[in-house]
Amino acid sequence: MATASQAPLPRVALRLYTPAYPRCQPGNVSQSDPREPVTLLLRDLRSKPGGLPSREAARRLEIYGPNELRRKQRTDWPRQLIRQFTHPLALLLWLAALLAMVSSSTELAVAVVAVIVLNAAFAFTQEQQAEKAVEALSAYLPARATVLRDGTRTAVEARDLVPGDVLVVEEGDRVSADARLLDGSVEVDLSPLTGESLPAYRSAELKDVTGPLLDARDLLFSGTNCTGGQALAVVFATGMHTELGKIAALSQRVGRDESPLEKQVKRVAWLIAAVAVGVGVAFLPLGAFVAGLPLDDALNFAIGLLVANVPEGLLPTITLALAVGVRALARGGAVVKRLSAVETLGSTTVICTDKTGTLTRNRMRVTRLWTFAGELTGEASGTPPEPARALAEVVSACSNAELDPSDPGAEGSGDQTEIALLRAARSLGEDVSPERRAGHRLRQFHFDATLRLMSTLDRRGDRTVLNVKGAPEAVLERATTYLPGEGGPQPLTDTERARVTEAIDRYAHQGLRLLAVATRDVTGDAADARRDELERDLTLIGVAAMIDPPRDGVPEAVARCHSAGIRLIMVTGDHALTAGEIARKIGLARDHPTVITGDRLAELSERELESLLEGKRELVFARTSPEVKLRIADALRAQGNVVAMTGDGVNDAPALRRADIGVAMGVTGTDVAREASTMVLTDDNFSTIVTAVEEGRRVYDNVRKFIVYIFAHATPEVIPFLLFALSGGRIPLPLTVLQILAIDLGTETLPALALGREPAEPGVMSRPPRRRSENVITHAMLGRAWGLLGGVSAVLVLGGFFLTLFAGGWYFGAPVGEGTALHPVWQQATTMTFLGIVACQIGTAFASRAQYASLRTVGPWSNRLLLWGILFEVVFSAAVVTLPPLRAVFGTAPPPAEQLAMLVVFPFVVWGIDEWYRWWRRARGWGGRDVLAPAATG
Ligand SMILES: Nc1ncnc2c1ncn2[C@@H]1O[C@H](COP(=O)(O)OP(=O)(O)OP(=O)(O)O)[C@@H](O)[C@H]1O
Repeated sequence: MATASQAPLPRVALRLYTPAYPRCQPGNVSQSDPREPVTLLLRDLRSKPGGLPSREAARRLEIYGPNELRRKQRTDWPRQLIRQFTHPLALLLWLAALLAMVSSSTELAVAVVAVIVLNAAFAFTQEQQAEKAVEALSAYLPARATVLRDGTRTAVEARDLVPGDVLVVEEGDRVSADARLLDGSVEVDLSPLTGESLPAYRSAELKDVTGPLLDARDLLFSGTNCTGGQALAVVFATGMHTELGKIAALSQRVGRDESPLEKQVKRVAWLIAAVAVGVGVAFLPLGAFVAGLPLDDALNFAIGLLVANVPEGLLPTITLALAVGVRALARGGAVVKRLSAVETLGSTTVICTDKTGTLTRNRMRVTRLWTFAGELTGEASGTPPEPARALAEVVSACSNAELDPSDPGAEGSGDQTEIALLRAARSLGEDVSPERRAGHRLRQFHFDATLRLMSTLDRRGDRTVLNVKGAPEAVLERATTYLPGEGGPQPLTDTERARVTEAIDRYAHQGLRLLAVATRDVTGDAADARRDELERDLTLIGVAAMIDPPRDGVPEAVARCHSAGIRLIMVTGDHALTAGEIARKIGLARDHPTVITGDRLAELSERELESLLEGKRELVFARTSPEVKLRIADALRAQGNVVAMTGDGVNDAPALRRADIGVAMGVTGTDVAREASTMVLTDDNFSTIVTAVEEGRRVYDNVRKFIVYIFAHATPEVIPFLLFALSGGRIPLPLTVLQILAIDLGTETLPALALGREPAEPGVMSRPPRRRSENVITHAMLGRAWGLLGGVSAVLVLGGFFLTLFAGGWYFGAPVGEGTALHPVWQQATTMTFLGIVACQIGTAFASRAQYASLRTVGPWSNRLLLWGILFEVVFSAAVVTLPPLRAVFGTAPPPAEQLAMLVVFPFVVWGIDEWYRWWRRARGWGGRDVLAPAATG
């Protein structure tokens, strides 16, 4: 059986469209039977092998609507909202409300229900926002398709496909509509539709008029991927009329899975909830028996403690922070498909990158043409010597790229290497028009990244010629003769081989990309001959050398990787010397790259490969086939690395899936690679990967920052209760339950959210990557939040409380209950505690903005949102203390002015001590590491 890659090229692709065109009538096109004879089908679809005129396509788009899967109207928001009221932590709070009711404290019960409602509303909005942010991503990655419109190949968005369009399907394309093959054959991966993992062969030659539609061997279906070959197919169904639409099995939605970070935080939230319940339950006997509180009151305080410490808002805030990170990444050119990718990016330890187009510009220009008659500078003009003319003829025939005949300066379409070669051929006077090429072509063998060859079988007068281009070694090893300056082919002796090899090495040393060109006269019937039977006994004509300089910004991005402790590995199909030179130019391996060729790699055992990859050495793998990437990804991951791997071809898909972060090229990459990847670069630029890693680190850092912030106030809230209980009630309660709730819900929330939007901390790319196993909450963080920030706050807050009490005439053990003389003083003192905690929160917020750096380098005012959050916090607490209705609810009374003035100092003390702590850590070289969690990387 013929394979797709050996199939003849569909010739109709290049036949020009003839205008006499029947207009489609609404309604009748989509009813055509895809299995009727092609001529009938085309007639029913009112189409032609040359495709539709663009005006007609636009008209049909109006009639049939966009080629999209309409997602079911989202009616699941009520369910999502209900979930906010019924998740386990919310249920815990419901239980607390119920207990409050039972203990006949309606006020508290109402307050707890308010907490639940507010939290649910908050979490719901955050999740909606997160979902929207992630959904908006699909706009960054419009699916594309190539069609024949007005007789020429045109790239369109897949949503613009209409019945009657003629699709050009090539290796790596995703099929975006249901279509009947007109010409050519392809291998398709039907697994997205049928689950069948083996590629299926589909050909215009194979007719199946019975059996299930999905099995028909001349039909292609939306949602499947072409893994080989090339074909033309006429679209007979789009959008919801496709088989995929009918099954509605796939949606284009970006995945929403629970990330490891979210899982970790969930676990921590549960742990803290358990502690909160424990503290609450422990308080009951302490309050009732040790402090002598009435049981109802003790129960109320226990409930207050529980409600205050259950971190119910933590998870949605983290989800939102990740989603906002995803949106920021997309704007920067890196579209990720999973929220979890953001945190994985942050811990990337190795980036394995392609060269062409990622590190280099992929804007190639032929600078040298070497033949046995001498050397020409690229795009030279005038009458060329015979071998150069022959070279131009071969590269013109053996190509699928197109130049714009009307505009010599235009970019051209197709593979950049081929565009560069066509330009060079055109400047030598060669006719490079696709029509001429199509008129001569008999067969095509696609560029094979493993063979590193492409060839076409063409008619030249009454001769049949195989035109070959490919990597010099691949061509040279198949060549037996060469074309001298004059006359016919001569045997390729060692002397001639040495001549050409010397030229190749010289060019490669200059970082030039090289292709050798050869031909062969084929006699006899070549229609069914195998590729390897044809690609031998070649006549070597010469070598084309082209320049593809590094992209702007790449050397800087490489330097950033170095300072961030991220190792780089170049994996390229290019020549070892070329790759080595480009590596040197961009500063990889600090200008001394170790280059390993694919042949050498093939000889290495797994053990040897692992020892090669051990350590931090930066490497260049040259002349590799895509399969090698999988081996490298596996070996690196086995060593505990977090691997980002780039790729663009169909064969790269397994490695992209295996890597922690598969990175596909959005511009030059195939749909298959884009689908297999976790992240798609909309600009194909290596620097964007590094920026994405930085963004990943920033988001992860921010999650840690707000965790520190919201954990810190637990100490000044809990210690007063302990004092009260341990003193047997002789020290009055420094804070009421409702005041605690005012802090947790009123003052804390907005600044916490704002910390999720913190810009990257200076030095975020100067520290080594986080360990894969490192927990989001480390001991050092807890020490800082509960011990340092919380401890200092507790001391200050209690200081304020006692000062107000003593100033008002209180003495140890003096009663402060309602009706006593000291009751107003106690109210002032609890208000002092409340305001003291708020003041300390302000200091904590500024301190939490940096994990390692000083606030000065972060920029004290650089997070506007935080400033607004703090303003809200201040206004809200002022209202609680001054507005009579709120005073009545929260039991507050404004303390005297001189005591209030003291509060101004609190934020500075809290922030100042933390600032000193960070300085102390930096001074000890712990700038990028948690003190208690030193990581070993690489
Ligand atoms: N269209 C083509 N036709 C024939 N030979 C080609 C073509 N494109 C590339 N080659 C040859 O094959 C070699 C390997 O190309 P391949 O596309 O596998 O890797 P690359 O583009 O050089 O690098 P990278 O893997 O970094 O993208 C090239 O150096 C070139 O000699």
